[in-house]
Amino acid sequence: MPSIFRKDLFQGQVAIVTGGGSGIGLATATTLGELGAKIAICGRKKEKLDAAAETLAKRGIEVFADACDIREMEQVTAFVAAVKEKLGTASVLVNNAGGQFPTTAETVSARGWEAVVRNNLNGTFFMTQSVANLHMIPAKRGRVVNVIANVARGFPGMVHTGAARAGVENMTKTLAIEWAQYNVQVNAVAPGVIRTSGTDQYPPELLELSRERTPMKRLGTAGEVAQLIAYLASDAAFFVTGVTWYIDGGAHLWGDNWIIADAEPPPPPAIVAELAKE
Ligand SMILES: CCC/C=C/C(=O)SCCNC(=O)CCNC(=O)[C@H](O)C(C)(C)COP(=O)([O-])OP(=O)([O-])OC[C@H]1O[C@@H](n2cnc3c(N)ncnc32)[C@H](O)[C@@H]1OP(=O)([O-])[O-]
Ligand SMILES: NC(=O)C1=CN([C@@H]2O[C@H](COP(=O)(O)OP(=O)(O)OC[C@H]3O[C@@H](n4cnc5c(N)ncnc54)[C@H](OP(=O)(O)O)[C@@H]3O)[C@@H](O)[C@H]2O)C=CC1
Repeated sequence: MPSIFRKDLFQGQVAIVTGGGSGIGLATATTLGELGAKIAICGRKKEKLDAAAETLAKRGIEVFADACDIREMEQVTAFVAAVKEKLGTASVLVNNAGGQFPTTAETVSARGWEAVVRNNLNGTFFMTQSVANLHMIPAKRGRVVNVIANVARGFPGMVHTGAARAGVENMTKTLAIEWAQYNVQVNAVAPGVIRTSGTDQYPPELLELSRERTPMKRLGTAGEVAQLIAYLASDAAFFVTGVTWYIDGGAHLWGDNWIIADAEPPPPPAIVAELAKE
């Protein structure tokens, strides 16, 4: 997707994109890199990262890629230090790594719940704290963009990720306030359903349902999300902090992503039926 931004917008800056090996993360890394930033990407799978790094390098982008599971604080600390050594001080962090699986609330196992909360909430905090302490706070300059999800009306069908992303949304507000003094702005982006390698793993009928239930009647693209992230990471957004930006074709206002059980609700208690007669 061609960028609407000036070619040298991020010249001389270093941007870290977690989960930059695929999907929205790779699109964001490409966008920021083509606008002049040096790019650091991480993910759990080294082969995927190597392929992404090759793609970025072919576009003339200076890139550092290394395996790092954001759930493991030691790996995060090592990655964040390596970025400083290889590329310099980072002024942009895009917390994009994450994911979950569809489940009902009553059947999710304790391990499944923990896996998703650790991935999306703990991992995002570990990375943010580490980058802020080593890069942004000492330099008194930073932009953090957290990729969450459309959790405005809860997240039926994925209770674990809904809770974790709501946690990140709240964290976004807290850090925006605490770190304003350091010139570190913190915002979140909430994509609706976006066509990526991630959603390709979901049943096609679920994606088609999401398309139908989106007011704009289409799925989004990773490139569109990347443009919004680039804006929030840029100086044009200097006075913007603590805000969640929806990019979802209106889906946070109307429609549902997943069909919930279509069972009859139980009858109301007698007192409610009595009151209804009055
Ligand atoms: C509308 C919005 C659309 C959003 C789209 C996107 O986000 S696109 C992006 C989409 N991209 C992604 O989501 C990719 C990123 N997602 C992932 O890497 C993983 O799904 C994970 C990090 C959430 C868990 O990984 P991990 O390595 O930590 O997991 P583990 O192997 O150690 O298992 C721990 C427990 O988790 C459970 N469990 C795990 N998987 C499934 C499943 N498929 N099915 C059922 N259950 C599953 C299982 O219960 C197990 O407990 P058990 O049975 O032992 O008691
Ligand atoms: N596509 C969509 O419709 C929506 C996506 N999102 C969110 O946007 C983000 C990007 O998703 P998308 O591009 O669609 O899907 P992808 O599955 O392509 O991207 C997820 C990326 O995160 C990385 N990742 C996952 N867990 C970890 C971890 N513990 N440590 C490091 N890296 C990790 C993955 O790499 P690896 O497997 O190598 O670790 C992968 O590159 C995710 O957080 C997703 O949940 C939110 C709403 C909607």
